[in-house]
Amino acid sequence: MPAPPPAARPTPAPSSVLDLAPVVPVVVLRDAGDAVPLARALVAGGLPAIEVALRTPPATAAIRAVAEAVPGAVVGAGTVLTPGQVADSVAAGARFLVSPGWTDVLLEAMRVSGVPFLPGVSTASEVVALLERGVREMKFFPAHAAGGTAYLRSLAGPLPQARFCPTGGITAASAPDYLALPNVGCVGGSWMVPADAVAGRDWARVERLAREAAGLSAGGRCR
Ligand SMILES: O=C(O)C(=O)C[C@H](O)[C@H](O)COP(=O)(O)O
Repeated sequence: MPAPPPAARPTPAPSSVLDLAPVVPVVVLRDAGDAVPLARALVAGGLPAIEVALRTPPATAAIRAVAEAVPGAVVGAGTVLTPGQVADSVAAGARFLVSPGWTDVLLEAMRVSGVPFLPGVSTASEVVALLERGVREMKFFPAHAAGGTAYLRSLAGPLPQARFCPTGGITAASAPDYLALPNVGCVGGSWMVPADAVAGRDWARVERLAREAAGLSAGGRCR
């Protein structure tokens, strides 16, 4: 009798958001029913780490649906602003947390959540304040508006111990420039999940855009 297939193993818990995948799609969902087909399209295109922004009512249900039904995905919560959202997201199955900014209250909630997290910064002082609190990995938001690659390159001089996931205004054209920086671990963005493609449930287009995005980092990026 042939041996039974090995039991499906869950993807191991990530220890760092920045090392999950070079490109993290930021997803805004209006219908929780779109979450699973959308996540499947992103995973099929080569983008397993998916940030669901807590900006719309179905976000937490969407996180739960993806966590339960898409084993290849590592789903996280974005736009996390309160300790309550931290708790709800992790209970729903979020494997990482991302915030556009931070306070000490939010940081403490993220710290005790047991999952990796990226608090958001956009100035050198905010970076220094996080380093002072023992946090070295952060989101740089809003990346393009706050100074883009030139700003991040400037931070790398005095603050080389900080590593970033720039997000906000990044495109398929600009992502490789961010990914080439020594202090960038990954980039986030919504360009591979355009609102009209999600509204039209055009998952083939999402998969194609995801595949292009996944390929952006394939050319000799050292991490
Ligand atoms: O809601 C949040 O907390 C955010 O994270 C904002 C996101 O970073 C952007 O929505 C993604 O940026 P775009 O690629 O410019 O769409």
